[in-house]
Amino acid sequence: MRYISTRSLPGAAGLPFCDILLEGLAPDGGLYLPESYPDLAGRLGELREVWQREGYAGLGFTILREFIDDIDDEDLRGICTRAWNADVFGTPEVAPVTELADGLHLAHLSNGPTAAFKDMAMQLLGQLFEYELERRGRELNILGATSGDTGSAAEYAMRGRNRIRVFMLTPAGRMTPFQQAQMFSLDDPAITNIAVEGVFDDCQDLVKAVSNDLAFKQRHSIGAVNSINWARLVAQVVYYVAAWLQVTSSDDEQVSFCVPSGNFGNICAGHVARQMGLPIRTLLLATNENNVLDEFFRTGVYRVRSGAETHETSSPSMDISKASNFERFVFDLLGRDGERTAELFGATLTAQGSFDLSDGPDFARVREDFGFASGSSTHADRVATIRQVWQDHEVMIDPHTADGVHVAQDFRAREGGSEPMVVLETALPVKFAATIREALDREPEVPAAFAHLDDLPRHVVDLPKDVTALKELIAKRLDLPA
Ligand SMILES: Cc1ncc(COP(=O)(O)O)c(C=O)c1O
Ligand SMILES: N[C@@H](CCOP(=O)(O)O)C(=O)O
Repeated sequence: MRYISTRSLPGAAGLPFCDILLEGLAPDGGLYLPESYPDLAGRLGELREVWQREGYAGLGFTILREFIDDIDDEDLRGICTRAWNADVFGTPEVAPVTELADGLHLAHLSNGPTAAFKDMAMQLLGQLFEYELERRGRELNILGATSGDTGSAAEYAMRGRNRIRVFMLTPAGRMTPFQQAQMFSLDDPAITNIAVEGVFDDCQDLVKAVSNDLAFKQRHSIGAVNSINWARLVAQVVYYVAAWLQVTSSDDEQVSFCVPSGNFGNICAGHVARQMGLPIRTLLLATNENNVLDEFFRTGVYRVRSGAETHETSSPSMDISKASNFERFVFDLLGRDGERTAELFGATLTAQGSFDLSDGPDFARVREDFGFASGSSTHADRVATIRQVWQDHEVMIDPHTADGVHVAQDFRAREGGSEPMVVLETALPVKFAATIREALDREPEVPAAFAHLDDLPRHVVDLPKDVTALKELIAKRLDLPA
């Protein structure tokens, strides 16, 4: 399998998986995707047998080997087994699915080391990076941006690994006290937490600006752990298949997924799974008040928002107004036209801050051919949903998962549909205690591993929203010239 950029010209030569793993963002500013999607449609029975016989890691290996042909099978199987097991994720299923009521299910993706779905992919990335860096005798300095969960998942997955350092940008003051404590309490010379004056999108813009300086990137061995890195997405494809297998008993059964969305990484993995032939009926995207993506799926207009227009909400990890991975979907939607994608996400967005696909034939295909629908929630919706799910089912969900449950219930009430609807749980309530208190008048359970976080000293550096200052900081820490 070879990989091309969403901004590449026809006939561009593809790169192997391990090259793009270390590269992160493509040199032309685009995002990598496989030249074509492998076809799983005729192999669902085989996947069901693998799931029953070998569990999550075996299923993961079977899917990943379709995308990765530059790691040999035995090594790749070992990587999957070390990443996805009951010791790391707490249950033999790794990502179990439970039914809330009447065909509405929750996929539990947050039982990993940092209590968010990011662990599902990040644990694999830690293994892949270490393997490939060892093989090449190289080092990698990961530069990432987080709105609260990617950062800690990356740091917990990378710490203690040879040849890897992490520089993680956070939007100053915008993460919950728990999210801050979880990241900033890490005391490790290989980890630098950086609080940027701005919102998540500013942090992500800085990451892209540094990555687009190809000389700096090469000189400082800069890599990526955000979902701009294809490896994050391919890892997430696995739990769509695992969830589908858990709620179906035959290969022709369709399932819909509702996905709380911000940077469009999680649902983009669902799109890839659907393109591979997994019987997904609807991919239902849920946003909070930062509803850029919901607006696109309702109207065909993609209009990014400034930091000042980005609301600070009670599902803060989704306070994102420029969704990186959306470019991957648009590339597919436009028939993989790299030139047009480059123009839309380059010149057009820079000049106008928006683009409009509502007029052409492409937008109609969003629902009909690609299965997308969307909705959004308000703070009041999330609080009411957390309360309702607790009262009706004695299940405590976090505000992001509540975004998903709210949108899923609303969609089912409006459109019906007899297929199971799986809402992807994206974090545990412990990360968002204030909203849980407001909804339920009680504290979320604090897993033992996090009991003393608050008492630990914090390690974080303040930085203005300035790419030169960031490059200087990285160079200084690495003891290299900027
Ligand atoms: C808890 C939580 N829910 C949902 C999301 C949205 O996921 P994505 O950015 O992949 O769309 C994120 C991060 O973005 C998150 O941390
Ligand atoms: N919600 C994320 C931000 C998006 O990050 P990505 O790594 O999934 O692109 C976070 O919690 O940091």
